[in-house]
Amino acid sequence: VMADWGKCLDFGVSIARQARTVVLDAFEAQKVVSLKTSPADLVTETDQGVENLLISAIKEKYPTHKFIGEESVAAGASPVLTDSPTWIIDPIDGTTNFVHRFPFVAISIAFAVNKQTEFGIVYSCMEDKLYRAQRGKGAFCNDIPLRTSGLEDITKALVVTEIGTERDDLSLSTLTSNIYRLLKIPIHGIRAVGTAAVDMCLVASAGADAYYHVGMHCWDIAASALIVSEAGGVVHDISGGKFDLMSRRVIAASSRTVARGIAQVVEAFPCERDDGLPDLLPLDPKVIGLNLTSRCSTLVQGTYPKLLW
Ligand SMILES: O=P(O)(O)O[C@H]1[C@H](O)[C@@H](O)[C@H](O)[C@H](O)[C@@H]1O
Ligand SMILES: [Mg+2]
Ligand SMILES: [Mg+2]
Repeated sequence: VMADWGKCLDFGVSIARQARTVVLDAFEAQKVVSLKTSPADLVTETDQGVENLLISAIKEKYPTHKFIGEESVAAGASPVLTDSPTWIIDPIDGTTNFVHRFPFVAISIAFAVNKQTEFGIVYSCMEDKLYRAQRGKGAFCNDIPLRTSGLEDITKALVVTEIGTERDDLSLSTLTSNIYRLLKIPIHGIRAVGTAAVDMCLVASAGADAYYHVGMHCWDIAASALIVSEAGGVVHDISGGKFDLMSRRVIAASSRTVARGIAQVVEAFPCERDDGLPDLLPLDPKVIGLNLTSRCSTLVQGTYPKLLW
């Protein structure tokens, strides 16, 4: 029988609401900003404070549960997802927005058991929009049911993506040529809100038709990937193959057709997986009809082959 994690979800919503008050209070205040992996990868005491608030509240109620938190990982914790009940937390998604007071800042909380996401919560703090989904039970924003646009025709798509924090030539040339190739399809437009979690919730709520990105982390999208799929959307790897939460690549779309259209024109740049495994090509056996016994472990330098189906 499927365990019902509904009470756990309710607890997650209650601590997300508490954390939002901390974010709102800090939003206007003076901030101490530190750098992480690049001059564009910022962190503040509020990121760390909100993560500590969430993790300590959860530990008190569920002492056996495990955590993957963005700022805990930045401080050295290992982001390996086991079968144990695990909370995957991004305390502030959109830290650069937070620092600049660009009013799109989200708290993202996902909960996985046996490596399967059971629920996801994304609280877009300044908008006061609390998105949530429980596996098999639909997706909601402030208790209103969510459905994606269902769009099939990519030439009518409004696509969201992120610029990310990479500033090296390979990442930036791949990222900008992806934008160029998408616009040439043509599509209606491209937007970047500055928080992957909110970008994907826009797909779930039909405000956009697809999101794609290479370089974000599992904590950015674990919650919103479930929210998109529970809203009737599809979530794939950037190649069009099977989505892998730890691979740092994703396409979330209104339909498989739109996802396929994006997979055909965008390329990935190599980036280290969240779980530290050697970079694996997402060779989805059903997609390419191969009987793969061992997952390939060599990182294909440069761009990944197109997996079209
Ligand atoms: O660091 P936070 O938690 O703000 O997450 C953002 C990443 O930093 C960006 O690279 C990425 O592009 C997305 O904007 C993501 O939301
Ligand atoms: Mg984030
Ligand atoms: Mg963050």
